[in-house]
Amino acid sequence: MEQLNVKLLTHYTHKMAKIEKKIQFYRAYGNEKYKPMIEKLEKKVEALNEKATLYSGKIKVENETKLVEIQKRLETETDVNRKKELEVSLSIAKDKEDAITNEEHILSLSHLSMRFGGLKAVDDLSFSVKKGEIFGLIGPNGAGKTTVFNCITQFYKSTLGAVYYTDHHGDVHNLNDYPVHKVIDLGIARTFQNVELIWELTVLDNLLVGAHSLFTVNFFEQMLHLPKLKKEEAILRSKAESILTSLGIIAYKNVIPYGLPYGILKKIELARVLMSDPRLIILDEPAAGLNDTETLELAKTIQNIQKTFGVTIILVEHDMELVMGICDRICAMSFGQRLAIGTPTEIQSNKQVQTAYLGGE
Ligand SMILES: Nc1ncnc2c1ncn2[C@@H]1O[C@H](COP(=O)(O)OP(=O)(O)OP(=O)(O)O)[C@@H](O)[C@H]1O
Repeated sequence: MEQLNVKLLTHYTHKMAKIEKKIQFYRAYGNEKYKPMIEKLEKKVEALNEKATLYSGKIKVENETKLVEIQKRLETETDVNRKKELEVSLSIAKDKEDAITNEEHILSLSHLSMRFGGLKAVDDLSFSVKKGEIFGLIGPNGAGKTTVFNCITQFYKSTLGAVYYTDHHGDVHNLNDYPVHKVIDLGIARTFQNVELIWELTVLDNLLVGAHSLFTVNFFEQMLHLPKLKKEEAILRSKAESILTSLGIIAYKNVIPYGLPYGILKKIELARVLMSDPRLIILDEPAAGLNDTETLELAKTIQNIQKTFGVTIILVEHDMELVMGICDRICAMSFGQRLAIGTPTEIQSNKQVQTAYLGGE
């Protein structure tokens, strides 16, 4: 039953996301004649949201029942290993309840573990990220940071644990229930360690390609080059221009990115990410390959993105100055486990962190 309710919630959420994209386009058309269409679609979203809320509620009740059941089983369980397993299940269910009731959080990792054969790359990791904050994940090489990102975005399916994400309607999803290509529909976008642009296309076209999932026109409408396609292209073009302007790189709009300074390429990549209207952006080593001036500039850009677009940002970074300078909170990892979590000041003064990451300085 639990799986059925989860499936129905994911189904209605996906449908809502599609219609919401359509509404955005019709609004951007700025034409009065689309007003009734927008109203009709908004009513559809409302109806779908009611269904999503209904199934969210059922999932919540099921979780509460599960909590009571596990607690009862724990009272009578005598096997030590089984008891440990039950304690983890209880804690995962409690984290789910917390994700549902605590409106402050956008993402909660609960007992996340990822094994590669005998290697525990992520080992029983739990932490929560607050809406609107810049959250840093630090740790030495091989600590498991990128694996955490891959588990959040479902590039890897974790061996154990849950990744709870609260969408803009307030519904809580375990991202493990989503295939990798549907995670973006929930408003989660990421960048990788290397800049990945299409070098033959202009900066603007790179942004438009990145936005292909936003088109509401179907394959046949695209093939026939219907006016609707042209309209949507024009809307996306103007959106891309406004993002490039706010990141201070509009001058590069018609330039082929090949050969541009790395700092500019990083900004173009961030601009492309913003095209999908993310609520949560995951940045994997954004400062890698940048010089000091470019890193400083990147720090400003990340802060600007957080403020202007009202997004939550999680980043993995080795550049401690950048991390300490822009993060609201930081989680320090070691050998796949959580070592400490807190504000930059708390992390800097944490003895274990000093020893493990900052070389005792
Ligand atoms: N696909 C994989 N198959 C096998 N082992 C892997 C895989 N991905 C990561 N690992 C291993 O998991 C551990 C954690 O790797 P991960 O890349 O997550 O660390 P990291 O903290 O991001 O390191 P870095 O700072 O160097 O990027 C490493 O020992 C790595 O070799």
